[in-house]
Order: sequence, then C-alpha cells, then structure tokens
Amino acid sequence: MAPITGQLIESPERQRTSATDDPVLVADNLTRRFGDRTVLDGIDLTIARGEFVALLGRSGSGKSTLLRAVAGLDVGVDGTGDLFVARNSSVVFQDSRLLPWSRVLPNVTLGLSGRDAAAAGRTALADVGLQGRERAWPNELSGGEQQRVALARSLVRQPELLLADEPFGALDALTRIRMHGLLRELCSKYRPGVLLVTHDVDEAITLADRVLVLDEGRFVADRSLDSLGAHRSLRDPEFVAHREALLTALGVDLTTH
Ligand SMILES: Nc1ncnc2c1ncn2[C@@H]1O[C@H](COP(=O)(O)OP(=O)(O)OP(=O)(O)O)[C@@H](O)[C@H]1O
Repeated sequence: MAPITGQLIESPERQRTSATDDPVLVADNLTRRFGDRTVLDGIDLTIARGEFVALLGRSGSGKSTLLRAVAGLDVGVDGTGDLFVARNSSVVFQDSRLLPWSRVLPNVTLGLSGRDAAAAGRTALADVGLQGRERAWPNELSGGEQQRVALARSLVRQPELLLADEPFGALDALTRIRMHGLLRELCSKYRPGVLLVTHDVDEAITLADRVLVLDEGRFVADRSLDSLGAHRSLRDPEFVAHREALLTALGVDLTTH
C-alpha cells in the first residue's frame, strides 16, 4: 500500500461498508513510524457521528501521533494505511492557540466568511459562557476562558468530527470539572463525533461513550461505557469498576494505590 502522510482521504465506498451508519472517522490498518520505531502498528478505528471516544495511553504510547495523523497534521511522517475523515473536522489542543493580535470574536470566526459569520461566532461564544467578551483580547482572558474561546472556534464550524488533544490538561481541577460539563452540553447540542486524547482516566469515563487504551502501537482495551448512562458519578460502583479495568490496561498496579 502506498504510504499516506496525513492526507484526508474521502472514500464513499468505505462509508457504505463501515460498521456504523454514519462514520466520521475510519482508520484502517494505520501505521506510523519515527525512524525504526513503530509508534502506530496497524490501528483500526471507526467513530460515528455523535459518538464520544476517549483515548488513553501511557506517555509516549502514540496518542498524539494518532490524533495528528487523523487531523492531517503529520505531513512527512512515515506510515501506511487508509483514513477516511469527515470533511468538516476541527482540532482543539492543550493550549488555546488564539491569535494574540486579534480580539475574541474574530478569533472565533477566523476563516469563516459570509454575513452570518459574526452572528454564528456570537452564538458559539454564548454557548461557552463568554457572552459580552467578544471584544476582549486573548491576553485579557484566563486560561480556562481562552480554552472556551478555542472550543467556540471549533464548534462554530459545526464539525462532524472534533479532535481534542488534552484540551483541559493545563487547567486547574475546578475549571476542568466545569469544562467537562460544558463539553458534554456542547456535544449534545452539536453532536460531533469526538476523539479526545487524555491522561485522566476519570475524565475519560466522565465524558466518553467508549474508552480506548493505546499501548505499543495497538489498542489493548476498548470499553463501552453505555451502561453508565448520562449522569455519571465518580462513586458509582460501575464507574469504579471501569476505572480499575482501565488503570489495569494502563499497567497501573492497583495494589499500591
Ligand atoms: N516528530 C517526531 N519525531 C520523532 N519521534 C517522535 C515524533 N513525534 C513523536 N515521536 C515519538 O513517538 C512516540 C509517541 O509520541 P506521542 O506524542 O504520540 O505520544 P503520546 O502518547 O501523545 O505521549 P504524551 O502522553 O506524553 O503526550 C514518542 O516516543 C515520541 O518521542
């Protein structure tokens, strides 16, 4: 198979034969190598519209490599495999990556054209609780507020697929909990498929429909969380059971914790 390096390949045929009715991401036998190190070793992954998938893995296990491949951001990286990625996809990173010389609203509507862009931007800012901050400069906002602007910037495009690489990793615990609630609300409103890379097992179980664990270039766990329902409690015995299973898949020795 010819190497592909971050291309977004649209394949109607794959869409018809996929396991889900409305896939927004299909990776088939995806490999990525850095030198002689194989970081992704034949990854198969399908995410449907509206499905929230969290990706866990030890540091260096290849989570960001997978997300960057899906986002088409790994140009020049050696690898093979097929990727179908919905045309309308957005990426959110750990840092907000706002343009410092641009006010909040133009940051959100960056790249959008048409008369409705500003109105859509205002709606997205209201969605993330930043109504009235349209004319603020990024450096006038807290870290959590900047991440909310980044979320608004992603969602204003109504993406079919949202790719998020530790979007809450740099936030304090309280802000992170608030952001979890916000992201759940936004996902039920906009219904993108989501691939969330995180280190935080509880964050994964709180937010996702399905949690994957990546190790040595392959998925070593793929857990559906459907049985937990919409309102999740860290103390629910079923939540605790998922946490233990995922920590075990991550190689954590639970007898010492
Ligand atoms: N551009 C690159 N050149 C060489 N090696 C790379 C490059 N990018 C990533 N790697 C290596 O690939 C492996 C996987 O990196 P990746 O960033 O995907 O891991 P990760 O699971 O996201 O880690 P973390 O949780 O620490 O962010 C690491 O060993 C890393 O050093």
